[in-house]
Order: sequence, then C-alpha cells, then structure tokens
Amino acid sequence: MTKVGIVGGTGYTGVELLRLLAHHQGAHVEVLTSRQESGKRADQLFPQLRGYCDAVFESPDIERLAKCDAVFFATPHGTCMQMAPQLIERGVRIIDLSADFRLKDRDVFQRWYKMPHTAFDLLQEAVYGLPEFDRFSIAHARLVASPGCYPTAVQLALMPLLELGALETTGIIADCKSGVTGAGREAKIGSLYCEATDSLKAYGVAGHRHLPEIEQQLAVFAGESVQLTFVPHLTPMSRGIHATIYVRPKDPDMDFQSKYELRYRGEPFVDVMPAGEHPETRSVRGSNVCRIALHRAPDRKTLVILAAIDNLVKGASGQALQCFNLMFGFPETQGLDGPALAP
Ligand SMILES: NC(=O)C1=CN([C@@H]2O[C@H](COP(=O)(O)OP(=O)(O)OC[C@H]3O[C@@H](n4cnc5c(N)ncnc54)[C@H](OP(=O)(O)O)[C@@H]3O)[C@@H](O)[C@H]2O)C=CC1
Ligand SMILES: CC(=O)N[C@@H](CCC(=O)OP(=O)(O)O)C(=O)O
Repeated sequence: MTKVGIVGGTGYTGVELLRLLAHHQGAHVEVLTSRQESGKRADQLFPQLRGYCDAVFESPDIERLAKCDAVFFATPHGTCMQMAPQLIERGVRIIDLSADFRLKDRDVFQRWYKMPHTAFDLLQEAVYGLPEFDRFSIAHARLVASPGCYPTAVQLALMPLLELGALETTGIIADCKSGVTGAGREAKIGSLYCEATDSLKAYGVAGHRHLPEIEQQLAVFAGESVQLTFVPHLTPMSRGIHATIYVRPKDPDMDFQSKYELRYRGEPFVDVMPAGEHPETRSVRGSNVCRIALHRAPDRKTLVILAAIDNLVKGASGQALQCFNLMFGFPETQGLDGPALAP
C-alpha cells in the first residue's frame, strides 16, 4: 500500500480526497491533519465516511508526514511552501492543491497572492498537474502543482486549438461560473445560504488570481503570449464550474469538432460532446470528467466553447488523485471511475 498523507483533511477538497481514496485499491491514508479537529475520527465529523475511513485527525507534523510516500496539501495558499522543502528532502512526493507552486514567476505569485514566496527554488522544479497536457512530467515529479478549478476548465477548453496555432491569441473571453464550495469551507459571509442562494453575481472582474495562471498556461500551449478577459461568477449551486469561452479562429471554416475529438481521443476524463450539445454541471457532479462542446456563433467568426467540470473533482481532488496515480504507477483512472451523480 502506498502511504498517503493529507494536510487539510477537514476542508472541502480534503474531504473529497477521502471520498475518492475510499475507492482506491493501492493507497492508504496514513496521516490526516486538522489543527482544529485534532483527535477526532474523520468519520465522526463526516458520517458519509463511516465504514470507509478509520483515520483520526492530528496536527500537522513533519516527522509524521515524512513517513508517507505522498502528501496532498489541501490547504490555503502559503501552507505547502512552508513544509514542502523539508518533506521533499526526506523523499516524500507532494501534490499541492493550492496555488503555491502553480506560477513560475515568483514576482507574479507575490503580486497576486500578496505574500512572500518562501520556497521559490522549487518553483521551476514543480510540475503543473494537468495530465492531458503532460502526463510524462507528472509521472516523474517530486512536486506537482495541481491546477486551479477555473484554470482547469479554461485550459481543457482551449488547449486543442491553441496547440494548433488556430486561434487569435488576443481578445479571448472566458465567462465562468462556480459553485459555492469553490470558496472553501471556512465561514465567510459571501458563502452563507442567504447571501449566495437565488442570486448570481460576477466578482474579481478587475483581476482575479486565476488570470495569471490561465495566461501562463495558455502561452505554453500556444508558444506565444495569450491575452484573456476572465470573469468569474458565483452561482447558487454547491459544486460545479461552467465556462463559456468566446474565441476568434484564424480559419472560421475549420472542422473544430474533429480537431477536439482527435486531440482528446483516448483521454479518460475529457468528453467531447456531439456537435450541438450543451454540457451541464450536473452531468459531471462528483465525477472527474470535463465535458466540452463547440458551437459556431451566428456571426460565423466566433467560436463558442463550453466546458463543465466539478470544481472539487476535476477542478481539485480528482485531478490531484489522477496525478498521484501517474506518479505511483497506478492506472490513471484508479479511484476515479464511474458516472456522475446527476440529477
Ligand atoms: N474548493 C475548491 O473548489 C478548490 C480549492 N482549491 C485549493 O485547494 C486548497 C484547499 O481548498 P478547500 O478545501 O476549499 O479549503 P478549506 O478552507 O475548505 O479547507 C482548508 C483546510 O486546510 C486546513 N488548514 C488551514 N490553514 C492551515 C495551515 N496553516 N496549516 C495546515 N492546515 C491548514 C484546514 O483545517 P485546520 O484549520 O483545522 O487545520 C482545512 O482542513 C486551497 O488552496 C484552494 O485554493 C483548488 C481547486 C478547487
Ligand atoms: C467560488 C470561489 O470563491 N472560487 C475561488 C476559486 C476556487 C479555488 O479554490 O481556486 P484555487 O485553487 O486557486 O484557490 C475564488 O474565486 O477565489
């Protein structure tokens, strides 16, 4: 059994990792941390885990975590960078769900996250954990930076055409909607039922911290800088991300559908829907799948790309587990099989 640690086991992504790992044949949760719930059994706080998880929360401790083969950090930004150097030195492989190692440029990180980066020597080594782009590097990584939820949907939606050099690389618009679990489990006024329900609002229009992450990665696909307008919205659903992306193809007559089908052929977690379909967040609820559909706008010059993921699965814990499987030689779909929970 591969010994796994989870730092931040009481958060939405930490608990989702526990749910997914319950179906994993080759991993055992050896260390599970929470500073606030230390001493309590996980299945006492989260009864859905009764019969599946015998782990007990403990405070994060390097010596305990160093006994694991892999440690997932399901923690706020700034936590993993404090512990990662010591754990990597001890031979532990790390999958970080936070943004600590996603941005390659330390100054860009510090500007957007408003904190000093204390482990910047690991920034270049960290592998960005999007398996559909580079599963080989993930498989060999000591440190994987699991992508953000919005960036996952936007990248999978745009990667095929950017790789082909088929898009105008300015003026791309990504209009994205997220469920409330995207904001984490910590008590915040904006996440209260009465604040979030029966309403929809944009936020971060002037600049959201996922913008530099998305632009960094799109530039890797395109081989040139890509300029994007990214507008996130909070929607009254618990899980899900929906991205509506407007692009200008260089050749509007290109057969986009077949390019996507070809690019994602054999990908277990990307579903290119038949032409004319519309992905729904409920069709990916609880699943690691990103569903994509392509539509030509009536002007015939604009292509509209739709993508739906579950922010807690393909947008976070599922993708992190997919990376773990690649790193430890398990089938990539281990613990991630099965259809979504819809309706
Ligand atoms: N929610 C989502 O949809 C997504 C989240 N992410 C990222 O994943 C990470 C986790 O997100 P999420 O699960 O929503 O967060 P939550 O706020 O729900 O949970 C955070 C967890 O981290 C623990 N924690 C907080 N501060 C520290 C600390 N200083 N040291 C150790 N543990 C700490 C908390 O437990 P305790 O305080 O008891 O120790 C808690 O278990 C974040 O970086 C987030 O940005 C990425 C993609 C999607
Ligand atoms: C709805 C909501 O608040 N979503 C979060 C992003 C989700 C997320 O967790 O992204 P990271 O992994 O980069 O932290 C936000 O906009 O800040």
